[in-house]
Amino acid sequence: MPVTLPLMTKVPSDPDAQKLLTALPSLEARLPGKEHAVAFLRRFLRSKDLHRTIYIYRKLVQLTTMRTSADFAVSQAADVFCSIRYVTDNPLVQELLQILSTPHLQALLYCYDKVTNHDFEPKIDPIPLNVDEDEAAVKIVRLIKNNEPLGATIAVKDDDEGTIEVARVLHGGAADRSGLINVGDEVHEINGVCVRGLTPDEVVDILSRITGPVTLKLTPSLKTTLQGSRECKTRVKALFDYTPEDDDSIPCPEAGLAFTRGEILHIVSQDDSTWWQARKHGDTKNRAGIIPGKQLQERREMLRRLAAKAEAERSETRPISPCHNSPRIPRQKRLRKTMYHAIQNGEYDTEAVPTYEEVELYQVKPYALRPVILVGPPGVGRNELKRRLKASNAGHFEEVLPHTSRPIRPFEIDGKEYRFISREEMQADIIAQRYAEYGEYKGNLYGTHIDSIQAVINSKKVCLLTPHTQALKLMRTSEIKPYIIYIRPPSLECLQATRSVSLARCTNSDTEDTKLFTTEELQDMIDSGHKLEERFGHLFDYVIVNADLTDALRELILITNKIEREPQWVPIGWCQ
Ligand SMILES: Nc1ncnc2c1ncn2[C@@H]1O[C@H](COP(=O)(O)OP(=O)(O)OP(=O)(O)O)[C@@H](O)[C@H]1O
Repeated sequence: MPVTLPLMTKVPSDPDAQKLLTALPSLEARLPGKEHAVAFLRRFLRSKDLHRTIYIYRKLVQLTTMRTSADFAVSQAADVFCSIRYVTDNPLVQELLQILSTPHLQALLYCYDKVTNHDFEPKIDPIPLNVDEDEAAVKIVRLIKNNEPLGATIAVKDDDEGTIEVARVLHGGAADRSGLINVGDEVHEINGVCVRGLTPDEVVDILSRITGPVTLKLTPSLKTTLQGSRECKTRVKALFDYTPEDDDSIPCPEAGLAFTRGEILHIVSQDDSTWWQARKHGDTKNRAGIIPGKQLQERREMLRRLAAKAEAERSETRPISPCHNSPRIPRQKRLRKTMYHAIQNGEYDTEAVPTYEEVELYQVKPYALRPVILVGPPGVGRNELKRRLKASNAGHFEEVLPHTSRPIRPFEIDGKEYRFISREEMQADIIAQRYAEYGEYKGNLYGTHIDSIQAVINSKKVCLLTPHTQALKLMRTSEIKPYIIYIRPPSLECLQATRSVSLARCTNSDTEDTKLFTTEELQDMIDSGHKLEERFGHLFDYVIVNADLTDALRELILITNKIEREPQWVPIGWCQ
């Protein structure tokens, strides 16, 4: 219901409408026969409604265009309040009075006045115009600095004058967001202080002590830099752990990004090949951090390996090969359980240094489920977990039928326990790299054919594999797309406790009999696990510690369920 306030009892005639009225007789003389139209115009120009409308319009224009006084909104609200406070018989007026009295509305109007009058801290002085005429083109950049770092690193330029230049601008940082600071810009002054000849540490010190407005006098870089607008879209999986604080060569540890192996990083800049910029996947923080570039990391890791090798050669009293499982368990003894070892095939490229692996997001395909590979040191429980996982969902998981060149025995059926083929046929496919792993036992070849893995995938079942770790490299292809789970042994105390309760049998024996694990064998399992992780850890998608068997199985069921439902990061090229 409209409220009539006692504010507009008499509306003054509008002067412009009056002028039109006085001009009407001359118009009438020039338009013979249009008396009715002119009479209508006269009535219209005299009507109170027109004058009121023009009056309101003029007031509104005045309100929106007038320069506001310091407390314009606040005082206007106070005026309105005073004008209507005695109108007690109208509930709407009462409501308006109540609204105008609320602290929130008053605070809002107060803020409105402050903002429209530009009355806020810190005040930025106008940009000085007293720049030397012969000075190279400079840009004056004004930023308000809070506790957030500027998000740029600086370096001394390779000239004789000790010029400081911007070495990198961190993506998403304050400098980047301003869009005003670019790589290669020379820094001359910070808040009027000349920085030429200072060390980067001294400049950083000046900057870190400033809060509030920072004025930077810069010479713009001559290089066309698009850094602020370009963001490279590379996604990588980190294959090593990184802690910037432990890195002596990082240009600015505070700007570094710590990560652990397996984390997905979004590489946002590779402009500097030595130090990349990255963000962690899922990290909502704006600013990117510095990480070592691939080549730098490879060089450093190679140097570390050379140093380790030299150290090992010096202490030749303890010669342990990195892939040697245990000096106490002879290698042949293990043949009994696994039948063969994939040592010739899938040999790991010891020269490759794991740094970053480019990845892409793989969408689940229900018609081609990813095979699950369980790896770990001998005796850790891979086969036990595989058996239990299979039993947990009958018909959903399937193992691969191995091929062998062994002659078929009476009562054996081809395709039940093994696929029996000739030695020549098997050798030809081994040469053609169609075996994910193979080995020889008592003069016969045994192996896992890639076509057999493919057959399980095509049957829409989840293929379960427990290959030798050496075979991983050949199995980890876009053709098979395996999900690799490492089964890690728990602590020695936990192994002793859990394995003695279950009367766990050590199957690495050269006789048909199995026996209980000795403490020495359990310690070997842990040591062997460490070596596997050091050497192949970058290939693992997930790690399960097999302490309590029920817990480990529950975790295995959860993760195998998850990979059938949720997208996963896979090496680039696997999604085609
Ligand atoms: N979490 C556990 N707690 C107790 N016993 C376990 C656990 N996991 C496995 N075991 C037992 O340990 C023994 C070895 O397990 P399993 O045969 O599965 O090892 P593996 O990793 O397949 O190694 P290998 O290939 O040498 O046999 C088995 O007797 C198994 O029942």
